[in-house]
Amino acid sequence: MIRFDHVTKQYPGTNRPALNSIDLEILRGEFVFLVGASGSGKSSCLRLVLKEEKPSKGSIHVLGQDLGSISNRKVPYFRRNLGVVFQDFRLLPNKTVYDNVAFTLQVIGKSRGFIQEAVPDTLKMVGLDGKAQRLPHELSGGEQQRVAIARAIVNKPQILLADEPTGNLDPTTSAGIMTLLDRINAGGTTVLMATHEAGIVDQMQRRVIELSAGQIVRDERRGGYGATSAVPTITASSGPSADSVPTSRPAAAAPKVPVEVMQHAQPLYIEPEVSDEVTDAAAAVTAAATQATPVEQPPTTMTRPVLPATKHDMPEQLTLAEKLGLRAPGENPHETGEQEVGPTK
Ligand SMILES: Nc1ncnc2c1ncn2[C@@H]1O[C@H](COP(=O)(O)OP(=O)(O)OP(=O)(O)O)[C@@H](O)[C@H]1O
Repeated sequence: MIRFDHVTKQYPGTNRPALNSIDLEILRGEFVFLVGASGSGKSSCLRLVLKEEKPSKGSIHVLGQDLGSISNRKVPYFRRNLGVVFQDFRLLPNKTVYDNVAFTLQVIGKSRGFIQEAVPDTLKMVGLDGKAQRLPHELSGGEQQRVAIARAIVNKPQILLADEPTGNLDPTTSAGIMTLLDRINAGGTTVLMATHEAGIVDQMQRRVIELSAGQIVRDERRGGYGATSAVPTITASSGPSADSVPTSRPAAAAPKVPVEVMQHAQPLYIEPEVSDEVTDAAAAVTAAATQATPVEQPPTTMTRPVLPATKHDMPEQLTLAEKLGLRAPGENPHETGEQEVGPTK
């Protein structure tokens, strides 16, 4: 489903690769945590899967496609199979909850009838029934993240990428968000999540891939967080003496979600009830949105040859549709009212 073969990523102006000859295979239906100190390469890994960045060396296959052979024009079509959730939510601040979720479907040309069914159903699934007409600033952080998750799954992606999705949330809300991601995964969606949250990783006991200085140092089928929060920050610094220069990046965030909070996490999603037509419908949407598929077994061995590197090439200013990969950079927006986006708050 996701395969890295000898992937090296070195950003321009740096003297050390952010990812150094990574070999990795993630199978359909897996839930994988990417852990490691700040700067170890987690976000780079996710950006490569999204084809937001190109590897300097090596090849990446996602959903059976060699990303190197997908033209820029076809990237938006490729990304329609992927949902993405970020730490800072990235909602459109002047659009309602409904419109934020509908936006994804509008951009890819879904019919109004389809949107009118899919959006309320997905909002119900993430527990935001009744808040469709709110603006993002009228929601709590956890609710905003649920809107972002609804937006990510409304198009039924096969893969959900999450980059520190609980990073801006309190422990209880974080635990609730994890119950939602867990439920989405249980429906068959492959989830790849970068996190610094030891409590979450320790409690969920899923596959854990640990990065250190751009290399995989641990790949456990059912792992805990390990000692990564104690590992010093890694920087792909520039300049000849960069290795000895102190980093300006912050150290890895202190984990804040205790295992007890995870154990008492309240589900945020709608559980189906036999006699309730509304929740039955929600469950159907959940199943459809997450496309149940059998879970394959992950591989047990890896090899890591060393390769050098080149450049990265994405434009700095992108519209939301472009950032979500729904439209090629520079392609004409239609009537969906695109705008530049940053953190929601
Ligand atoms: N666009 C870029 N240009 C130059 N260097 C970059 C760029 N993006 C990331 N890096 C460097 O690549 C390395 C890996 O960064 P990355 O963001 O992948 O780490 P991370 O593990 O996600 O960190 P964090 O936990 O802080 O989010 C870091 O040293 C970072 O400074």
